[in-house]
Amino acid sequence: MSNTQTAAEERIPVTVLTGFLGSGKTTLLNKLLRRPELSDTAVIINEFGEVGLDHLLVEKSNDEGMVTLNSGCLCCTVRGDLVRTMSELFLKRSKGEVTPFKRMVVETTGLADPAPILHTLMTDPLLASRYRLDGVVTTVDGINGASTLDNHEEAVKQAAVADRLLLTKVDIAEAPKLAELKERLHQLNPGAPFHSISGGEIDPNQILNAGLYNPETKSADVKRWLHEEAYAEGHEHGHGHHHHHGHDDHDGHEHGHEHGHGEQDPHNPNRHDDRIRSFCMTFDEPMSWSTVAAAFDALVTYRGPDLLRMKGILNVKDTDKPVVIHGVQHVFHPPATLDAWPEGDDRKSRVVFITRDIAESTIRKVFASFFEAEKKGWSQPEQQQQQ
Ligand SMILES: Nc1nc2c(ncn2[C@@H]2O[C@H](COP(=O)(O)OP(=O)(O)OP(=O)(O)O)[C@@H](O)[C@H]2O)c(=O)[nH]1
Repeated sequence: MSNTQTAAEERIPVTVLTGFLGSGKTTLLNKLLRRPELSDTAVIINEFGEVGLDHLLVEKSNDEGMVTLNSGCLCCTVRGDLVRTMSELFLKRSKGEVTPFKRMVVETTGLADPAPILHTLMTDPLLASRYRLDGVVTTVDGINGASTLDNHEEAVKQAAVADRLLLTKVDIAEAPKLAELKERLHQLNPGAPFHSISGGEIDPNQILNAGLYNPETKSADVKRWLHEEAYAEGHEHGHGHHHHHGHDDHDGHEHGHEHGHGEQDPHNPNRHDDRIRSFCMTFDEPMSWSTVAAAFDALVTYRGPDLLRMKGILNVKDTDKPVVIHGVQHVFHPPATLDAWPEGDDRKSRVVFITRDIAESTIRKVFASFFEAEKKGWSQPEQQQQQ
């Protein structure tokens, strides 16, 4: 395990910008790149369907640190290219051949499932030592967003795994439709701060520095990262319907929950987003690391593809230091130990889950069976379940 706090300072934060075709990613990026906060930013853009060069295009006169990947869909075919490009850019930076960029934005094609990109960033040893995932920013089209969510599961996943959600084109969309879409996005991902934007205009500080590491305080900021108060505990559908919580809606509105997450919309019984669950699970007692690891292993083995995102802080037995976990499907970031618990923290373990077709109760049962097995001195949890 490594210490994220010191290592994080030296690694370059990477923002993954995703969102369905035409939802406003490029418009946003163009505006952002004019802002001083992003003056030292390298950008990697994947253009799906472009007639590519024979090989990955890395522009020689690349003062801006801007690279376009032309080799197809970023999510599957160019993961190798992404690793190579990011490594090459880092090398050029070290040699002084490009602006010494301090930040990176990777814009995905609109059709991409962002998960494989996150996997690459989290696990490739070369990248993980040089870069860190700062956050996933997802644009959702204020005009076409609802039908896109209906018809494209990737679009739902893009919104579900976001750390920041941006509803675009609010200048031309109708207010009632926007309100509906906003509520739908909130159901899908209550933990992600939400902003309505037009023409790509937003204060960069609202979308940058979304990761665990807070560069201002130069320390891990668990509360901001987990945003756990957005999820109410103990409800099958993740966020409590009677529990009034302030979704981080910077338009200044609070959301009321008309109907529960997971309930079928009578007009549209097959909505992809009805499959998504988001909830925060809390564990009061310190946990043994081997038990937690085994429980996550079991979850990943049986339901890996449906564990869209997991973020958490654990109180592990025999240590005073909290352990941070972060997973996307079957891939976990190497667990990191923080130097200390945040001041005033109740030191309960808590994990935010965003899942597809997995109820909170199922995950609770898996953990319970492993805790039970630990208590009984580790006979096989599977056998106990069968009894
Ligand atoms: N009126 C209005 N138009 C917008 C806004 N944001 C984007 N657009 C327009 O919507 C179209 C698509 O925007 P892009 O920024 O190219 O979207 P994208 O997500 O990069 O699109 P792809 O690269 O195809 O995935 C363009 O014609 C933009 O000018 C907005 O806030 N308001």
